[in-house]
Amino acid sequence: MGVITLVMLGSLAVLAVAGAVLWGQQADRPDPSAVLRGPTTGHLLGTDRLGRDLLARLLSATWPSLLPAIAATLLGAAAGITLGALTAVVGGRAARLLGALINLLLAFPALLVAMFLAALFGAGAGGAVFALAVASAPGFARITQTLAAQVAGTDFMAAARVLGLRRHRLLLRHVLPHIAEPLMLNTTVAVGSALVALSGLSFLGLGVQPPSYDWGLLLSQGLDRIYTEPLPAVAPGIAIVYAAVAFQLLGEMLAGAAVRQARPHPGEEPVTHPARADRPASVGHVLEVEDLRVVLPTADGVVRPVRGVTLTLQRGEMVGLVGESGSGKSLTALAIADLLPDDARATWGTHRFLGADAESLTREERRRQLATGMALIFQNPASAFNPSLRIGTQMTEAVRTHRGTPRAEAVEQALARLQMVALPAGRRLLRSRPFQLSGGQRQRVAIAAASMLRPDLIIADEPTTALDVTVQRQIMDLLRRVRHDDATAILFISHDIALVADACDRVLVMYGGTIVENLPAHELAVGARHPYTRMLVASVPDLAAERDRPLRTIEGEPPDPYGSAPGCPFHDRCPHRLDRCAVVSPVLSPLGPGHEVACWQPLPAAPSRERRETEEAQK
Ligand SMILES: Nc1ncnc2c1ncn2[C@@H]1O[C@H](COP(=O)(O)OP(=O)(O)OP(=O)(O)O)[C@@H](O)[C@H]1O
Repeated sequence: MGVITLVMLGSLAVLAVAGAVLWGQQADRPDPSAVLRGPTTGHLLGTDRLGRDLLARLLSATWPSLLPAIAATLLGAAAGITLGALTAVVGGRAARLLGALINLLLAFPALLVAMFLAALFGAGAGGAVFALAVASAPGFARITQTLAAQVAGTDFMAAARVLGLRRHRLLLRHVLPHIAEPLMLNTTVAVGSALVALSGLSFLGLGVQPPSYDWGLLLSQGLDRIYTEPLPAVAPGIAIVYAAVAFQLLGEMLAGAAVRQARPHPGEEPVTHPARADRPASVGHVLEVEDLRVVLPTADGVVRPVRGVTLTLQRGEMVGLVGESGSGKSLTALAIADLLPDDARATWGTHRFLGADAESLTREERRRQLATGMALIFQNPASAFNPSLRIGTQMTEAVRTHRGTPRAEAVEQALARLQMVALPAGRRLLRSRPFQLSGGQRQRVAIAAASMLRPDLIIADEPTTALDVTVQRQIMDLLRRVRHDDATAILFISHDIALVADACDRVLVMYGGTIVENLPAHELAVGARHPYTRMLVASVPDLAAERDRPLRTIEGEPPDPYGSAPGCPFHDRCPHRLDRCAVVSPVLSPLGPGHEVACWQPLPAAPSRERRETEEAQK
C-alpha cells in the first residue's frame, strides 16, 4: 500500500509542478478548426468548444485543483483544532459555550454551508476556499474537542494548572502534542474530501471561474455532451477520484506506520519454549507459570521487563510479590490476566490456570475462564470504575452476564458482599456513582466487586498504597476474609515488606524481571538467603531504628530493562558476588522446605532476634 500511495502522490506532485509548464500553452491555445472534437490521436480526450486540447487542460489543472483543496483543509483544520482544543483549557462556562457553538455549527451539513458561504463570498476560487474552510472547521473542532477532553481530566493537566501555566502554554505544550497524531491523520484524509467538495463547487459554478479552470469546471463543461462524448466528463471525474484516493491512502499509510512503529523488530522476538505443555497439571494449583517472558517495543528499542518468571499459587494461598520499582511486578500480573498492552508480547514455558493450559483453550473459553475465575484490584480504585455508571450496575454486571443471575438476586448478592466489606449502607451505596465515595470506600467496593463471582484468583496490585494505615488494615482484613471464605488464592503485589510478611503465606522477591527468592513469609525477616532480599528487608525502617543514623539503602541502580547483560541481574550491586555471577545467571533452586533461591552463593541464615539476644546476654 505504501508503494502504491507514494506512486500516486508522486505522480500528482510531478503533474502539479510540471503540468502547467509542459502543457499550459497547449491547454490555452484555441483551434477554431477542431471545435468539440471527440478523442483522436492528436487530441486523446478530444477538444472543448474553443478547440483547446482537453488532455492538456486536464494535466495543467492539477495544481489549481490540489492547491485550493490543501489550503481549505489547512485553514479549516487550524480554525477547528484551535476551537476544539480551547475547550480543554478554558474554564467551565466558557468550555460549555464553546461546546454549544461547535454543536450548533455541526448541525448544518458542511457542503450546504460551503455552498451558502461561497455564494455569499462571491463565486471564485478564493471564496470557495474560505467557504470550505469555514464549513469544515466544526468537524475538526468536534474531533479535537473529543480528543482534548481525554487529556483535560488527566493528572498531568491538573499538575500543569497548579503550576500556573498560561492557557496558550497549556494548549501548546500539554494538549496539542498529546492529540497531534490522530489530528494529522484526519487532516490528511480531509484533503481528499476537500478536493471533491471544491470540484463540486466549481461544477456548480460557485468555485473557479473561466478563464481559470480546475477539474471540477472541466467536469462541468464535459457534462454538457456526456451522451455523445463521455470521455471529456469521465476523465476529470477520474482525476478527482484518483487524487482523493491518494490522500485517503496517505492517511491510512500514516496510521499504519504509527501502529508498526510500536511492534517488536523481527530479530527481537522472545525465546520459544520447546518443552512447554508436556508437564502434568499439579493438583491444588490455581495458577502455574513457568518461564514467563515479556517484551515491549519502544521508540528506543525493545524493553525486556519480565525475563523468565516462574511461580505457582495454591488454592486459598496468599502470596506476596515484592521488589524494587520497575522490577516487573505489574507486568507479570498483567500478563497473567491477559491485560498486557497491545504491542507487548508474552511467551510462557508453562501457563496453566485452573488446571487448563492457556494455549489449549479457544479465545472464547479463555475469556470466560478469566472473567469468572480471576479478578483484579488496582492501586487506584477510581480508575477501575466507570465514573458514569452506578456502583450497583458495575457490581452486578459480571454475575448477570456470566452466571445469568436475575437482577434482584444479583443486587442481594451485592448487598451481602458490601456488608462483608463493612459497608452497611448498601442500598444507598449501590445507587451512588464512584466519585461520590472516598478512596477507602472505593477500594472496599472494588474488593466486594472482585469477590462477587467468587473467583479462584485475585491479583491485588498495590491495593493499599494510596490509603492511610487504618484503611490499609481494613483492606488487608477484607482480603484475608475473602481468601478464607471463598478459598481464593491472592497474589498480593506491594512495596510494603512488613505488610507482606504479616499478611501473606509466601513471598516472591522479584529483581530485574525474575524471581530471585521464594520463601515462607515468616522467614522473610531473618531467613532470607538471597543478598538482594536481605538488603531489601534491611532497608525497611522501623520505629526501633536509630534516628540519627542514615536509613539503609541498596547502593547502585537496578538493571537496565533494555540491556541484555549475562549473569545474575544483581551481581553488580551484590557485596558477595563471585566471578561466575557476572557470567552465568543462577536459576531458582530449592534450598529448604518451601524455600527457593536464585543465587550461586546463598547467604547463611541470619540468626533470629531471640537467638541474637540470647547470645548477647550470654556474652
Ligand atoms: N508500556 C511500557 N512501555 C515500555 N516500558 C514499560 C511499559 N510498561 C512498563 N515498562 C517498563 O517495564 C519495567 C517493569 O515495569 P512494571 O510496571 O512491571 O514494574 P513494577 O515492578 O510493577 O514497578 P512499580 O513497583 O513501580 O509499580 C519498568 O522498567 C518499566 O519502565
